[in-house]
Formats: sequence, C-alpha cells, structure tokens
Amino acid sequence: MSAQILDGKATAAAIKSELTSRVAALKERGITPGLGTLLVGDDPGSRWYVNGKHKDCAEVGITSIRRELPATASQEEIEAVVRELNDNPECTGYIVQLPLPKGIDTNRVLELMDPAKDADGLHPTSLGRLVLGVEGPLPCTPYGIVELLRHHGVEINGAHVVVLGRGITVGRSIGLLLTRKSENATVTLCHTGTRDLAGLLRQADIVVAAAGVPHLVKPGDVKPGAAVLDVGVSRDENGKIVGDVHPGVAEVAGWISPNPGGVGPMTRAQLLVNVVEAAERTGSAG
Ligand SMILES: Nc1nc2c(c(=O)[nH]1)N[C@@H](CN(C=O)c1ccc(C(=O)N[C@@H](CCC(=O)O)C(=O)O)cc1)CN2
Repeated sequence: MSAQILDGKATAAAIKSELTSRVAALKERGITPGLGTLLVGDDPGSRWYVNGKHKDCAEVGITSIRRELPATASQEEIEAVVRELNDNPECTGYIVQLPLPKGIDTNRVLELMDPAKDADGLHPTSLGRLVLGVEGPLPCTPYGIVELLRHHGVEINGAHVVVLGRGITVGRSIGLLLTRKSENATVTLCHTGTRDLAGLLRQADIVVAAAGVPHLVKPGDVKPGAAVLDVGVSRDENGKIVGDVHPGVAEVAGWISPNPGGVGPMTRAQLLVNVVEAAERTGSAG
C-alpha cells in the first residue's frame, strides 16, 4: 500500500471532541440540542446507523429522541410521527433514516419536515439554500467528505472531482458543495448512463465512489497520486462490507479512505455538527 489513509475515525473523534465544548456552552445559555431519529422497518444496517447516531449524541451531550415504526407502517403513520417531531420542543433537529420501505413516498415525507429542524440537509429547502449559497444544514456525507479532505490537507481548490452515483444522500448533492467558491472544484457526475467511465476516472484528482457497486473502481482507472473516497456499501456472504473501490487502488492512489473507517464515521460526525449549528443559530436569532 502506498496511499496515505484518510482516517475518518480519527477525524470524526476530533470533531466530536470540539462539539462537546460547544454543546456545554449552549447548555450554559439554557439551550439543549436534541436530535430526533425516525427509523421505519427492521433493516439491520439502518438500525446500526441509528444506534450509532444516538451513541454519538450521548458522547457529546446532545439529547436523544427515538421514534420507530414497523416496516408495515403506512404513509399516514409515518407522516404523523414527522408532524409530532416538528411540534416537539425537545427535538431541535431530526432525521428520517433512509431508505424508507418500498411503497412509501420518501419525497412527501421529507417535504413535510420542518426545514428549521432538518438535521440531514436533505429537505428541499436545505438543498435549495445550498444551490443559492445561503447558510443552512449541509448533507452529512458530502459535508463529511469535504471535511475529511480538508483535515488531511488534500487540495480541493481547482481539483477535478469525479463522482460515481447520483443518489440524493451523496452523488446529487456533493457537486453543489464542491463547486461553491469556498471549495472551487470542478465536478463530473457519473452514473450508469456514463460513457467511458474509466477514461473520466483517469482524469480525476479526486474520486468519490458512491455507486454501491462492489470494486467498481479498479487500479487501472485511477490517476497516480489521486485521492479516492470509497463511499459505497455492499456486503459479502459473511456480511462484511465490500466498498466500490478495489483494494489494489491503494497501490496507485495518493490518498484513500478505508471502508469501513473512512466516510461513514464522518457522516455521523457531520450530523452532530448540523444539530449543534442549528441550535447555535436559534440561540443567536433575535
Ligand atoms: N437520513 C439519512 N439516511 C441515510 C444517510 C444519511 O446521511 N441520512 N446515509 C446512509 C447511512 N448512514 C447514515 O445514516 C451511515 C452510513 C455509514 C456509517 C458508518 O459509520 N459506517 C461504518 C461501518 C458500519 C458497518 O460496519 O456497517 C464505517 O464506515 O466505518 C454511518 C452512517 C444511508 N442512509
């Protein structure tokens, strides 16, 4: 392995340590941030992620509010919990864990959320703010990727970033972050309809692989010295994570994020950042 590691675990730990003092300062001013989660169904991965979010909250002093519904829950039952979280004064921000079960209109659920309580940056108002360059919560995984690169001193300014995957949590939104003046990257978004994917990948200074296709990015697809972020999560027959990036890429890349231990912990940390920033905004309003 020649690539240097983009260590998400260590970076997330540093972010959480800084947040602990910010939460304490908020509490001194009478503001207690509270993160709500809504988990629908019994997908073990989603449950693990939600448990992790509440463990993080306990670590930094944020109050946890958990709501769960069975996989058979109707659109109306889910929307009733969203309304309750909108009205719950203890809950200063919340997330609806995705994906929701088949048959549920996810966009309708997200649109029903109070945008002032969107901790995930995935509400249409938050995404619209990002397009307009107005302050608001940023989508956690893209935000985590930017912070992971910054923390390790990887140059984003002027970089050509090739993104694989057009899902809402990563692929669609990361270009909006990276092309802001503050990041100043050039972004190519690739998907299943992209021609000559390998040719585009070889031009990239930074690759963000979020397609959910095991080992899609091969060593020959990567420019020597490039930074490669492995976001995709597939599982082998033993339940072990298989990322989108072939292990041999570590011999060619300059930087690589492990999976697990790279972007996942950063996603969790940036969720806490969104909750704390929202509480700080409330505290400074008026
Ligand atoms: N409402 C949302 N739903 C989903 C999001 C999101 O940002 N908002 N992203 C993903 C899941 N996710 C957070 O919810 C998430 C994914 C991975 C990790 C993580 O820490 N992973 C570990 C490995 C865990 C394992 O072994 O399975 C790691 O990478 O080290 C945290 C959060 C989809 N849904």
